[in-house]
Amino acid sequence: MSALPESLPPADPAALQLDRALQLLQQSGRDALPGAPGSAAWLQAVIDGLCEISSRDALTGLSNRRAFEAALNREIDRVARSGEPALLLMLDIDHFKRVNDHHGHIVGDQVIRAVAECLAECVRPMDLPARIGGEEFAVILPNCPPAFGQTVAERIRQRIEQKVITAGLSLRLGITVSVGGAYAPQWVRSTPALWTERADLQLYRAKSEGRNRTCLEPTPVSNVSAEEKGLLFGTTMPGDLE
Ligand SMILES: Nc1nc2c(ncn2[C@@H]2O[C@H](COP(=O)(O)OP(=O)(O)OP(=O)(O)O)[C@@H](O)[C@H]2O)c(=O)[nH]1
Repeated sequence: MSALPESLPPADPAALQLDRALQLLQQSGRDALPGAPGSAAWLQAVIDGLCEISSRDALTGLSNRRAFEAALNREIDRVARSGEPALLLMLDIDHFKRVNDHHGHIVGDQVIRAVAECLAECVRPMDLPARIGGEEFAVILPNCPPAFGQTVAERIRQRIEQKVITAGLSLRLGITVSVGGAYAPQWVRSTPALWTERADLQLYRAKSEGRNRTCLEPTPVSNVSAEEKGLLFGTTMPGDLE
């Protein structure tokens, strides 16, 4: 990230309305700011801290939907330029409503956090796991060879299936997830909507075939839609598809 210009005069922190920003940083444990209040380094740290907060899911610490969508856009650009295979996985906790109904929302939240931990443990540093809805997660896996996709999706599903979640004094819970996945079409500029729709279709298939399973779309190229061909040959504008 580029630093503030050297010539910028120090700001008077009293003249800036930073109370709420500083309070948010403090609440999220990011209040050890470098430099003197008002200095460029200090202001940059405030901005960086706020950017970090706005891209994280507060319950799990994973990337949130906003950060996920930005990463999806970047990945689509990369795949269109490099032709590298990239996989998008969508995950949904099975029968999660029952967990909330039987054990309450606090236990439900613990389950969501446990799933997030499993996800983070199963993927490479270059992958982006995100919580994109209540009990819905997604993972963007750049440069993921087709032969590896099913393996990584199954690894995640099994890790979650094997996890014993403890809550309170004696509650021990097991849960499962359904996983759907789709590759971005290579050498074609797709859209986030089309890519997520494909992965979502596979997730829907995993749910309807009995849950606790992974369904991946058969690998790319032949799956390029009419809209994506339109984007490739310049007959469709990306905005038309949103
Ligand atoms: N504890 C907790 N519950 C949440 C949160 N966000 C959404 N939920 C709950 O998640 C549940 C989702 O239930 P459904 O969409 O019916 O899905 P499901 O029971 O998981 O069933 P299937 O997806 O069909 O297997 C609802 O009861 C929501 O209230 C959250 O942040 N914390």
